[in-house]
Amino acid sequence: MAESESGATGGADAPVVGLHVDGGVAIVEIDRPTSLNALSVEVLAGLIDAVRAAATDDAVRGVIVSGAGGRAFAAGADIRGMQSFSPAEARRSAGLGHELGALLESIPQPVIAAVDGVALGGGCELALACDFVYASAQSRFGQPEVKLGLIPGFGGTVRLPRAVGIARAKELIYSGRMVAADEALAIGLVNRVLPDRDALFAAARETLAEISANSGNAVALAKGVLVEASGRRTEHAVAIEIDGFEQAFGHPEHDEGFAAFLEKRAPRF
Ligand SMILES: CCCCCCCCCCCCC/C=C/C(=O)SCCNC(=O)CCNC(=O)[C@H](O)C(C)(C)COP(=O)(O)OP(=O)(O)OC[C@H]1O[C@@H](n2cnc3c(N)ncnc32)[C@H](O)[C@@H]1OP(=O)(O)O
Repeated sequence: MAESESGATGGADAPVVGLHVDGGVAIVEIDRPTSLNALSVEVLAGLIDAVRAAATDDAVRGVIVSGAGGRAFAAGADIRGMQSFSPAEARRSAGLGHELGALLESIPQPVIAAVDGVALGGGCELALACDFVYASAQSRFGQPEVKLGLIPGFGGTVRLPRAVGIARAKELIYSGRMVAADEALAIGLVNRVLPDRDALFAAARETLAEISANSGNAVALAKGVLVEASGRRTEHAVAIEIDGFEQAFGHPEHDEGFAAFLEKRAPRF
């Protein structure tokens, strides 16, 4: 399996986003630990470049998004950078976050947010834009924007209710309070909590390996249907699912999957 390393600098000197591919997994890592991986325009641009590169690499079957330093996944959008924003600048910059969120939801590979430390504001929204979240026991999550006189601006008002329900999303967004990893697990914000960073990445890799043993086409179709249908009225959602179901039957991997089962052997996708 190919192994490669690159860094997206977004114009800064040291790379603010790293990309490492090995064993079919692309690790996309925010690398601004002194600012708790705050999301600057350079970081957002670097993340978009890295996710695009991972998505178009045939060797990549899964993506892990993470933050360097062990204290933060991302402590939110860069407050210093936003301080002087005009409303129009804020709208433009939020657009970059939405571009990243849409990209994460549109690439065919599964994306796991591996959170080790704080995921706050735009950082929590970045994790929510991934397919699902694994967290270390020391992690904390929150949407503290109201403490800055803001509201979530990277899709948190859409994705957080989908994850935890509208009532809990209202409580977290109105209060701006942080939730520890165990509470995040209990309310559905994260799928798994692991004791430490090593266990976190091992679990994420293990799940991506489990998924990559399945039909890549079927997983990609399921992702597209789930993203497209989530939050829609049932009849609209079902219609989207029917389209995806029909597409699956037209792909060779459907033939292989069925043949493998009937021949009592492992599928070769
Ligand atoms: C050039 C323009 C760039 C703009 C940004 C991109 C465009 C985005 C625009 C639209 C975005 C909309 C959606 C998102 C909105 C948000 O995310 S709002 C921010 C939400 N996050 C927060 O409010 C968390 C802020 N941080 C904290 O509360 C604390 O840091 C902490 C996490 C509780 C940890 O506290 P503590 O352990 O005491 O450490 P600190 O000393 O506070 O932090 C260490 C250093 O890191 C810096 N830092 C932390 N968070 C941020 C941040 N979000 N932005 C910038 N810098 C941050 C902190 O200032 C410290 O730095 P130094 O003082 O230099 O040591």
